[in-house]
Amino acid sequence: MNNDPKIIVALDYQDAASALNLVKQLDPSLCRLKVGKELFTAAGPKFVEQLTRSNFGVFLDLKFHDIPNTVAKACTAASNLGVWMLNVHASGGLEMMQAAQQAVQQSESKPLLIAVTVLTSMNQTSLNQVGIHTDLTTHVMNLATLTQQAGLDGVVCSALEAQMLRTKLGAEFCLVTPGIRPANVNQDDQSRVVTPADALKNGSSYLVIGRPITKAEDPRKALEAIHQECNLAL
Ligand SMILES: O=c1ccn([C@@H]2O[C@H](COP(=O)(O)O)[C@@H](O)[C@H]2O)c(=O)[nH]1
Repeated sequence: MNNDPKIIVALDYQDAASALNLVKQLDPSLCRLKVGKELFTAAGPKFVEQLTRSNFGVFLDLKFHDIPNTVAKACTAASNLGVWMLNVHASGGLEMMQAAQQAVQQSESKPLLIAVTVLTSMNQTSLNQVGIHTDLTTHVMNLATLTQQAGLDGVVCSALEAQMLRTKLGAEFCLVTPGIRPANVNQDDQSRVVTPADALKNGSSYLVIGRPITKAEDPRKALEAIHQECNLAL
C-alpha cells in the first residue's frame, strides 16, 4: 500500500459525471487527484468534498491571485473542503503569500500550500510578451525563493527546473511538476515538458499528469505504465 503516491491525475473534465467515470477506475494508493478551474467551476465545492471523503488526496488547483485579504479568505474556504494541497500564484507577491499561509495554518486541516512560479505552458518568448525580460529559469528561481521566504511548502514548476530548485531550496521543499509527457506523446499546449522518469530523477516531489492519462484508451493502464517506467510501487 503506497501512502504517498507521486502521481497527481489532473481531472480536467467539463462535469462531475465525466470525472467520476475516471475516478472509479483509479485507486487512492495509486494516485492523487487534481481539481482545476474547469471542473471546480462546473461541479463546485460539494464535488471536491465528495472526492476528499472517498480517501483520495485532492489538490485543489485554483491558483489564487488577488489582493492579500481576498486570497487569504479563499484559502480558508479551500482548506475547509478538506483538500490535501492548494495553491496561489507566487507573482501575487510576498505579502499575499504570507497572508495565504497564515490562513491555511489557522485552518483545522492545514493543507499543503504551494505557489505557481512560471506556468509550464510558457517559454521565454511568452514570458517576454507579458513584460518579463528576465531569463525564464532565473525568474522561476526568484519566485521559488520568495515562496520559501513566505513560508509556503513548495512550488509548481517544470521538472526542467527541479534539479536547480532542489539544490538551492533543500530536500524538504515540495516541487510539484506539471508538463509531464511520456516519450512520443503529444505535447499539447505545454512548452517545458519532461518524461515522468526524468522528472523524478531531477528531484520532482509530485508529477501532475492530465491528458496522457485521461485521454488514453485505457487510463488505468496508462497510469500503471507510468508507474512501471518510474519504478514506482503498484
Ligand atoms: O504550470 C502549470 C500549472 C498547472 N498546470 C495544470 O496541470 C495540468 C496538466 O495537464 P496535462 O493535460 O498533463 O497537460 C492541467 O490541469 C493544468 O491546468 C499546468 O499544466 N502547468
